Amino acid sequence: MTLLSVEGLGISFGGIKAVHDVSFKVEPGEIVSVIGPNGAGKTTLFNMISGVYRPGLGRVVLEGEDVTGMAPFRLAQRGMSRTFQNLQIFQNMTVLENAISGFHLQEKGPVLADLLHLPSSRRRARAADAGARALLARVGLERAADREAGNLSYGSLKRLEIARALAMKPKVLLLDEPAAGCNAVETEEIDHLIAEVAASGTAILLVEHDMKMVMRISSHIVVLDHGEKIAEGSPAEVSRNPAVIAAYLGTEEGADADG
Ligand SMILES: Nc1ncnc2c1ncn2[C@@H]1O[C@H](COP(=O)(O)OP(=O)(O)OP(=O)(O)O)[C@@H](O)[C@H]1O
Repeated sequence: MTLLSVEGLGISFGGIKAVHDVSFKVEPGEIVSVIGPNGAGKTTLFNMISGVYRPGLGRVVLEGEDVTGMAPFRLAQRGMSRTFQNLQIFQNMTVLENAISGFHLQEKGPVLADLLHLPSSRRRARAADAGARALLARVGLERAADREAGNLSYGSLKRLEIARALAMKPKVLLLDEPAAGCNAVETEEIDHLIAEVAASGTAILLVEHDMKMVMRISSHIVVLDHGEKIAEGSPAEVSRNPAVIAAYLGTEEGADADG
């Protein structure tokens, strides 16, 4: 069974088709990237897949279940987590507390138990603490556990956000521009982390402007232009596709697309 199937997704804003009839599949362990010039519809597509927008047309199917338009926290419970382009980190909390916050989506209605400090709530807290420390080790932040998140470098914040999304043990992880604002060293660290997560079996769906990173790590690339899918294939196939080259020519990203 296909892990994630995007089937004919479309949405219009004020009569303008922001995304039109986009389909593709994502299988376990794959790194699938969505690319395209500015305004191509990448973020809108991502928002439809992750339940932020309800599509006007089409379906999102996760392990055979139609999850179209399902709220993001319900999707997370079913195995689809995401990060955001603008970091969603609690700057005044510690790195560990931020990682622990990722575990709370898994819990249903434990508020009363937590208020009364019942043994079940203490057990859950211990499990979340241990799980969060393991995740921090996985993303290379174990030594920063007790630091205030606001003091981290930008690249570390990005890795913290990925750690938090991993708390839900996602089968598919959606990353919105994970390398945006990162320097070359930080981008490489995120590269390695993404490759490690994919190697563990979690599928990655990525929107990213850094074309060098996309070409390096993707198993599969979907190219959008003016809301439509104009190409799909391996990095080598996509980078020599005339329609893709034409879409990027004359844009600021054109130079990167060649590299
Ligand atoms: N909420 C909205 N209301 C109206 N128009 C929107 C909305 N969101 C996106 N659009 C329009 O839909 C089109 C696709 O935008 P989108 O942000 O998805 O592109 P993108 O490929 O992510 O661009 P970028 O690379 O600049 O982030 C654009 O024409 C944009 O102006």
